Amino acid sequence: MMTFLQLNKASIRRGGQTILKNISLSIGLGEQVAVLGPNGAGKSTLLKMLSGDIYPLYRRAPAIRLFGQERWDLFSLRHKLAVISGALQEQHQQHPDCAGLNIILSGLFGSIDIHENHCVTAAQKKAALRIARELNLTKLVKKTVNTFSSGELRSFLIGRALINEPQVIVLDEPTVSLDVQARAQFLQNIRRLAQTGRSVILVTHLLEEIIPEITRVIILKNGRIFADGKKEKILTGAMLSRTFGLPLRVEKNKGWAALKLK
Ligand SMILES: Nc1ncnc2c1ncn2[C@@H]1O[C@H](COP(=O)(O)OP(=O)(O)OP(=O)(O)O)[C@@H](O)[C@H]1O
Repeated sequence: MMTFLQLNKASIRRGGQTILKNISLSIGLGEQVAVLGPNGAGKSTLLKMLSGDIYPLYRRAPAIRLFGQERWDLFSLRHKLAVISGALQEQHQQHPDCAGLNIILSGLFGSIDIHENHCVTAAQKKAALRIARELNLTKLVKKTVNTFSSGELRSFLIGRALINEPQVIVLDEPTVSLDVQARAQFLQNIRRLAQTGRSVILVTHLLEEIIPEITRVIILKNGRIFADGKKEKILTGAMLSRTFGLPLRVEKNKGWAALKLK
């Protein structure tokens, strides 16, 4: 299997603190992985490293390879790897007049909204409309950001990612603030992506977001890998009680899991 991410004793220091400590990890292309951990564990920092936004400390042997490469240019990386985060959603909320279809198309340019200098071809527009249809967004393509619910906007952000046909989609706590119905719809869309062979990497502290297609779970705690393995082995009451430091149990139902206080 080709690897998407290879970390070899990667460390990140910020503000005088070591936030990630000697992380070694390999994720194959096509693997579906959840990264779980308590607040402050280093999940967002790991995400920034695997999306190419921050580099680990220099070592003689490369500490990070993405798609087998030590160095990359962010623009071409964005076409292979899409990140959907709360920050991206907030950026869009500052552009209330941006139309749904333009959110999808803007992924081609790495911009927010489409501007005069962007040249969108008929084929690109057709592709964006097809993606909107697949995500059940056709009725909303002409509507603007200020009329969207959080769930609708987040689904458009998936569309924005898909226009580049990325091999890997990274999601950062994607269903926070979504209501039950919006969450179900969003997770359904993510499941469909996972079923088409793309890698879905989900960073979260909510077990309820872990779609059945995810087969591997990595637990981060205090900047280190606390556990890494098959989902069935990792998502147990004993393991998660040790992770979060209180007595917990896991309820499993048809491939989904929920965390409960004991
Ligand atoms: N730029 C920075 N400068 C200094 N410290 C930082 C910086 N970014 C993060 N940290 C610290 O690093 C630790 C890990 O932060 P990170 O945001 O990666 O955790 P997280 O697991 O994503 O947490 P959460 O679940 O709360 O989002 C925290 O203690 C945080 O305060």
